[in-house]
Amino acid sequence: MGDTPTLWEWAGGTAAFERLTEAFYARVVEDDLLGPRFARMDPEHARYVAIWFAEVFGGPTTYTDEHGGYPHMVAKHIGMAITEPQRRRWVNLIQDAADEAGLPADPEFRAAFLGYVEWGTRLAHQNSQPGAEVFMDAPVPHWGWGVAPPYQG
Ligand code: HEM
Repeated sequence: MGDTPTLWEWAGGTAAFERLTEAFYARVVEDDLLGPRFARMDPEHARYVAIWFAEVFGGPTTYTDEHGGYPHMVAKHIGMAITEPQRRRWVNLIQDAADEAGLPADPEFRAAFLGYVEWGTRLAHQNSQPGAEVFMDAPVPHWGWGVAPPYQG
């Protein structure tokens, strides 16, 4: 199992996550539920989220080294009061974007990818509620294949 690629490698590296977040935020800004939330987003936002994903999925630790790491990401969501329909739309649109960006479509990759997206969006939803007790001092999570490593023949 020593030669099992990371999810980052399997996806095609950071460039693949940059394609993903470009496609995702193009959809987000046009979306009725999410668009208003992102109306004033930083023009670099898609790139920041791409380097976040890259780090989560086993790529370079650039978000931690150069962009404030986990506390910076969590702080961005505090007080936002994300609703469940908004969270679910985020999940739906990132999957549409994964198709558009040509991320691997094999069952193992998509199961692991969606597992992280479910986990991450549910945490963002919880942490964004007014008065939420938010745990700030954590590392960027490292997501793996779980029970189903990639099928390599
Ligand atoms: C897996 C789930 C999620 C991930 C990985 C994620 C990732 C991030 C990251 C890394 C940032 C900070 C970007 C920076 O460094 O400047 C951020 C900001 C933000 N996130 Fe999330 N997020 C998630 C879920 C959500 C959800 C569900 C919503 C709302 C429906 C949301 C709304 C926002 C907004 C509005 C910002 C600030 C954008 C700006 O003004 O630049 N996020 N997110």
